Amino acid sequence: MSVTSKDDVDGILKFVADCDGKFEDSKCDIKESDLGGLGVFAKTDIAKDEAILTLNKSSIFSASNSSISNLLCENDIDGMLALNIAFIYETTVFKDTSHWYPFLRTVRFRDDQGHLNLPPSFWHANGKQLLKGTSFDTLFDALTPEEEIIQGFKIAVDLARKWNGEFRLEIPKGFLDIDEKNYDENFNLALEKFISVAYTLSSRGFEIDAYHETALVPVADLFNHHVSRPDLKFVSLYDVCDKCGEPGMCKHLIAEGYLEAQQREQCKSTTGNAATRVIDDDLISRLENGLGGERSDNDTDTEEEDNLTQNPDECVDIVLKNDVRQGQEIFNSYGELSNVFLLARYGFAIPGNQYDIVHLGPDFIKISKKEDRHQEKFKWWSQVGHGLFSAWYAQMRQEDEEDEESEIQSDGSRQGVNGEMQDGSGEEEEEEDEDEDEDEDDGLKSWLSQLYIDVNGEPSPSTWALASLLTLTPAQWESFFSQKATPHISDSIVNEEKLPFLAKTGNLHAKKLLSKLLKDKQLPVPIGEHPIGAKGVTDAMHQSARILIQSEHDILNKCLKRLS
Ligand SMILES: C[S@@+](CC[C@H](N)C(=O)[O-])C[C@H]1O[C@@H](n2cnc3c(N)ncnc32)[C@H](O)[C@@H]1O
Repeated sequence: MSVTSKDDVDGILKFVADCDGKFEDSKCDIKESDLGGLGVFAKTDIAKDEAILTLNKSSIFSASNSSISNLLCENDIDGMLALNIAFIYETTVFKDTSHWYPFLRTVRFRDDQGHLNLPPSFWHANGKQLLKGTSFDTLFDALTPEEEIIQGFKIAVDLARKWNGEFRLEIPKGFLDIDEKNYDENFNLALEKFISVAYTLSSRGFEIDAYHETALVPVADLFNHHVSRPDLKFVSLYDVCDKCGEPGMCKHLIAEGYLEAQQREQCKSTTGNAATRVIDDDLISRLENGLGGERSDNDTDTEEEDNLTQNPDECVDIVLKNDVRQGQEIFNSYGELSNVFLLARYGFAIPGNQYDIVHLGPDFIKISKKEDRHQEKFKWWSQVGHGLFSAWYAQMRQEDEEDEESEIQSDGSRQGVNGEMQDGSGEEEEEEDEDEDEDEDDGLKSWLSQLYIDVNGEPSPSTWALASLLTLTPAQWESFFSQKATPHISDSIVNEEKLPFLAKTGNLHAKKLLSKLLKDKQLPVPIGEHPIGAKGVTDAMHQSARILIQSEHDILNKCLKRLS
């Protein structure tokens, strides 16, 4: 859980005002939310389309805006790693001398009891135990520590030492200064803190543009998430120069155009290799000098205008997309995310989350290991069947949708079709890969990942298909193929007209098999309201795990009802 203290609200608002930001505090209140920490509430009715927060991009905190931006850039550090390192330097080395400190000091990565805010992949083993066997564990493998963040920490420690050696830049105390005595212990403590900062920042960051990438945005990061009815949208022009952040023409684009024109000229006049040139400071300053006299008047005009009005392209806005009523909490959306993703990225879960599913991969694997008679069917399904069925199913769905569309059009009663975006989760992209082991691993994951029950308790198409396949009698199984190859079952040729059978959802035998599988499924028992008090397990861990597990139990129960 990453939450802000109410004692920090005035400081945050002062920071925004000092940056000439505009927050509609006559219409919005920042106060404690029932969801935990702070939230933003409507003081009056506010109409749709109103911008309740406008901030110049110069007042958000990104690695590119930070005091060490040049060092990060010189060392090719970008993305979340750059933001983490910049945050650590700003809050431990530069502190009061940093423009950002009054805002950054309000970002807390410990709870009231002093526990670090950690993702489940770095929870104490007792905490992880709470989520064992859930989709969090089996489908997403999200209890395994991510190697990338550990590598990121090592890079940060090395850079801190290098910068200290080269120009005496202080090493951030308690974060990147690892005492050689008790090295392992100190390394682990500092690593945990680094991970906590990374997790906290990623739960509060906004994708700004090609220059700033992910950044912290004061006040914007106080809106809580609503799974189905968010009230606002975050507006920021993404397409800017990735070297300086300018939204329109800038010296880098001019230099790029100049180089391209030069290269075209060279290609015309020579057939040999044209020397490749890069956009460096030297080229830019020569171009600027060349343009100097012409541009200076315009520049002065623009600067004067800038002082009077903010260029909207240089600002981020929070704009309401619904009318909101006095007293209601104003919600953002962090995305259409299941509890697994919410917990892994933001540290909370939502009861009855409409994007939740229950994964059945390990349960089918159990059957395959237990019952020899299914071996051949599993082999065929994992190697060939799943791919064949998925392609056929997708094609069939597309044809159905096209038929529906043409019916609607000829009927004329509705314009267009449902414009919902596919998230692609039903289709697996096939990547060419040299490494066969990796291919096999991906294949295994992809057929297993399609075995789930959705939030309404409906088994996925692949789940029905595999359950139906496993319940075919030996004679039906033989007749499934026009040519069956033994022992290399994957070389067999399928009777294509049999595929629709696998898409049927009411097959009695399949229903029986699924019911048994669900009853045998060993999800953790939902945890009661009271914390168990095991070592390393915080109340927040309990609460998140309880919601996530309860949601999976509810889905299983819905499915069992459907099947009975
Ligand atoms: C961007 S912050 C939102 C403001 C936060 N409440 C605060 O006090 O700073 C994201 C954090 O707020 C909390 N949060 C947001 N939406 C939530 C929700 N629907 N239920 C529970 N916690 C939520 C989580 O701790 C999450 O990591």
